[in-house]
Amino acid sequence: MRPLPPLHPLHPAAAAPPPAALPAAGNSMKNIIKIGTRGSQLALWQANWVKNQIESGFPEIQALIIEIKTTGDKIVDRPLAMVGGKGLFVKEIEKALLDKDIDIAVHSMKDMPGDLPGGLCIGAIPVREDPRDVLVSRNNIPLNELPSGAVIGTSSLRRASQIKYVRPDLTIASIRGNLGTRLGKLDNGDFDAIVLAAAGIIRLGMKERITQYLEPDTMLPAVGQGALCIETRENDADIAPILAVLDNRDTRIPVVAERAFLRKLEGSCHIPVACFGTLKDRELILTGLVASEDGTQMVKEVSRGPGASAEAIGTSLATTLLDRGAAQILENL
Ligand SMILES: NCc1[nH]cc(CCC(=O)O)c1CC(=O)O
Repeated sequence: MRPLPPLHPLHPAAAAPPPAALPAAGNSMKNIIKIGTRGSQLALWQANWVKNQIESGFPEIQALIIEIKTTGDKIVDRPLAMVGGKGLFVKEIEKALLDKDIDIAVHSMKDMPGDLPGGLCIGAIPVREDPRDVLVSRNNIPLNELPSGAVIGTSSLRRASQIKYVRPDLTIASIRGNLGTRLGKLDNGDFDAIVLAAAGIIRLGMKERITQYLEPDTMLPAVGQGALCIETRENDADIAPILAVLDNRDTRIPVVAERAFLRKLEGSCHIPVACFGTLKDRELILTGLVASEDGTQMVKEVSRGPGASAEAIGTSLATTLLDRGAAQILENL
């Protein structure tokens, strides 16, 4: 900052007494970056992780966390698929980005719709946490040993249909609320087991609650599960170099493919969709799934190709699924 010229003696502020205390010397010269986030415990953990990454990479930058309440946080009594689904956790935060109230937003990638509003982009995709779903059950009973009729808490069509596919004898019941609320409802006896993303439980330090990791061959993860999304304004030259340090190529390539898959199928929301990619020796292996809600019909395909073609692989996998029965599942809704 350049020193300001002295005020003209007739300026109203010139007569004001000096401030009682100068700002702390360490911070007074720092550039500030404002990070927008939801206020849930997990969202704040994620935003603080990003803050620490930025501040350790750029000692001259101070990151401020700004909490924003979203529609998804206000509606806690109904499954989100009923009230508009994805996007409900991000809209207000995107408005703050466009209004320049914040500089970057940290989201769970899983909560991001396929298309972002004009003027915004994904600035970085940091390293992915465990992408799997997990079962947390009372008395630590794994999925294949739960008694017939046991009540499984999930509001995700994707999880419900895949559970029903392997255990049609179990009962699925809706559950909402943040991680702590859901675990509380399990402990109360409202459910015999619940299905959650490993990433959230691990990030909040509750790994020991996990009964069973559900492998992708029985429970294919949601698009972007376990990954974060750093959203920002397009063409913001001050922010781009900061975000470059957060980006992880081995996460970005699979997630780009998963999101291309999502965009191709998104018109058809409210049906169970899953897609998960991994990189092996620079080759992308992408698995996609579309199912009927009751889990009786399921179309699942695997596609492989160079990581550089991630977007095209995702789109063509979705087309393959539509050709091989997914379109029919959609028609029968
Ligand atoms: N559906 C809400 C949601 N969005 C992101 C996560 C955390 C896991 C992640 O980042 O993928 C969760 C909780 C869950 O699904 O258990």
